[in-house]
Amino acid sequence: MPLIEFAEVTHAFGDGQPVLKDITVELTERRIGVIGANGSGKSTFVRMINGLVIPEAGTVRVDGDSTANQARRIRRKVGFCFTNPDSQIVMPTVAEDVAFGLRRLRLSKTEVQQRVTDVLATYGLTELADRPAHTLSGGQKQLLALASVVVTEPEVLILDEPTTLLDLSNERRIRHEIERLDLQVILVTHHLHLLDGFDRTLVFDNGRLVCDDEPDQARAAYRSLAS
Ligand SMILES: Nc1ncnc2c1ncn2[C@@H]1O[C@H](COP(=O)(O)OP(=O)(O)OP(=O)(O)O)[C@@H](O)[C@H]1O
Repeated sequence: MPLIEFAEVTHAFGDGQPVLKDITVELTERRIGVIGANGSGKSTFVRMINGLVIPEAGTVRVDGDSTANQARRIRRKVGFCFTNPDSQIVMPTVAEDVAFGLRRLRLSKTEVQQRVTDVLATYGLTELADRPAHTLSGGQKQLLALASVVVTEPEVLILDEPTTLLDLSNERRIRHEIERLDLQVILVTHHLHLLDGFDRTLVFDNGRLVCDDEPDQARAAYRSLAS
């Protein structure tokens, strides 16, 4: 599991107010939750892990590599699943979209087919394999976006609100998958029950990391902020 380190990270977009303020943290646990109010900086924080946002001040390192100049290397280890699946779906059909992420791994055609078949089955997408991806429902797209990242077998999986569009049974499916995956998971969510059994949860408030604890304590801190 790679070592993710934030050192004195502060960030503002353009000339605006800082959206992250003086964040120093090491992310070493296998299941880490990130919670907090809308606009508190959660997405910006996790986007920094694979260099989608480069901090204005301070550094973010993954296994010693800075995101400021080694983002490509880092992205091979860190998979990212966006809140809005449309921003991630790139190929015409569901199966092609899943296979797309595997191109750079230089697998044989048989291996690609096997991995695609397996992941589509895991995420309940087998029947939709040949469907144009844009005709999927919002929830089906969210499952596809997740399948397309998981199939690349990253060492770290960042999930930015991956269940917002899912019905109860698919949310359960994703929860079960998150438990099962043999990799580090960093999950941003407003669905606080998804953090049951997690090792650690970070609470953001107005750009600051205000609580860093086990899920129960962190959820209580977040609730008290919102009351
Ligand atoms: N690309 C950007 N340009 C300008 N401002 C941005 C950009 N991305 C985020 N922000 C601002 O940064 C702040 C933090 O946003 P962020 O998306 O990190 O919050 P969040 O905690 O993930 O919120 P939510 O729960 O609503 O998804 C917000 O005020 C947002 O408007």
